[in-house]
Amino acid sequence: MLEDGFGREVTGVRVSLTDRCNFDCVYCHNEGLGDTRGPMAARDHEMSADDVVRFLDIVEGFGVDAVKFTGGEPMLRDDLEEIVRRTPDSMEVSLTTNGTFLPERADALVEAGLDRVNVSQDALDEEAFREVTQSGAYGRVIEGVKAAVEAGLDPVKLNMVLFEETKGYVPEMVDYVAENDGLQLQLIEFMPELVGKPEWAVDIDAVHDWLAGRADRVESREMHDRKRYWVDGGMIEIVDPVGNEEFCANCHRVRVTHEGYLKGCLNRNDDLRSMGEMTRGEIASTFRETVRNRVPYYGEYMIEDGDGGWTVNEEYIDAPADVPIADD
Ligand SMILES: Nc1nc2c(ncn2[C@@H]2O[C@H](COP(=O)(O)OP(=O)(O)OP(=O)(O)O)[C@@H](O)[C@H]2O)c(=O)[nH]1
Ligand SMILES: C[S@@+](CC[C@H](N)C(=O)[O-])C[C@H]1O[C@@H](n2cnc3c(N)ncnc32)[C@H](O)[C@@H]1O
Ligand code: SF4
Ligand code: SF4
Repeated sequence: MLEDGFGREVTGVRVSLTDRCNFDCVYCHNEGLGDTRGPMAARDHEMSADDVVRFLDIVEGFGVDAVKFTGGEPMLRDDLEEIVRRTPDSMEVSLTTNGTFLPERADALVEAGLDRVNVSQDALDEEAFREVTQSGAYGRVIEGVKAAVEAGLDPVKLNMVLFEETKGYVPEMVDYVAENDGLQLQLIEFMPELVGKPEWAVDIDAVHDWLAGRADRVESREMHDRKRYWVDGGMIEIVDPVGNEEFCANCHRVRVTHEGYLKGCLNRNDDLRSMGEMTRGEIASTFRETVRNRVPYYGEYMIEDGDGGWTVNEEYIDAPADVPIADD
């Protein structure tokens, strides 16, 4: 197992398979890579299935035991089933998707070896859903979640981004997962770092307090020190990275962009390392280097400025980049 300079072991990788998407959610950070809009056709610069599988084989050798496929919308990749099938057996394979393509493909993904799925669902109302995702596919998403549960992927986690526009829907979403078997809820604090709009932020502590008041049981997950609240039999997990040093101190995943760049932190694009035309040995050393250079974002890369805000630690300003930054 590789460990970074802050004692954080890297146990998982998060692979973005494309930056394309059939939605245009108003809050989207696209895993740190910019706009998702544009042509839906597959693009040449996306990592091939062979490249993805080769990378996974290599990091399996470093003890990485979990992979998350994400995007953009990873289900726009026609070869997703092939990638899942060829993922090393020792790894837990999970997927984060907007759910629209699950009705036809949930069974095939399970057959290929998918273990878990998270589906983005920000509201239980078609109109509200349209506002947030700029898409009329609400019915497809509901069908997709159902297909995933029926295919044996339960519990399916519903990902809901918590910001001004969605905060009013939290109580009904909590009741929804409590009342429906096979569903869990993940409330993701809106992250303004890559998309601006700090005014959309909600008071996440107030949400913790509200859930704590209703919960029969509260647990802490090792990853990110995330809290899980059990309310009337339903599980609600909070993902609250913004300004949270504990969250970053417990971050165990390296990311890979759709173009095959290694990336140590979601919020940074100044530490990208290309795996381009590399040999297996070169990829292994680049992975080691990415891990060695990982830095907790909050608390180290960003430090408190004394006024309740965060500022870049001078140590990292104009630090020489050893590789060119991907242009997309
Ligand atoms: N800043 C930051 N945000 C994260 C991180 N991990 C997850 N998130 C946020 O949470 C969103 C949803 O995460 P998912 O891809 O569904 O998966 P997850 O919750 O990280 O993982 P599982 O609970 O194991 O399925 C991500 O797209 C990010 O917005 C992280 O390491 N750092
Ligand atoms: C970038 S999407 C990629 C996978 C897939 N397209 C989906 O929507 O599930 C991954 C997750 O990031 C979340 N997300 C996107 N932008 C965000 C932001 N600014 N703050 C918090 N979460 C965000 C989405 O809600 C989604 O659950
Ligand atoms: S579905 Fe996912 S990738 Fe697409 S715009 Fe929404 S959050 Fe972004
Ligand atoms: S260091 Fe913090 S912000 Fe960066 S990926 Fe890890 S948890 Fe997210």
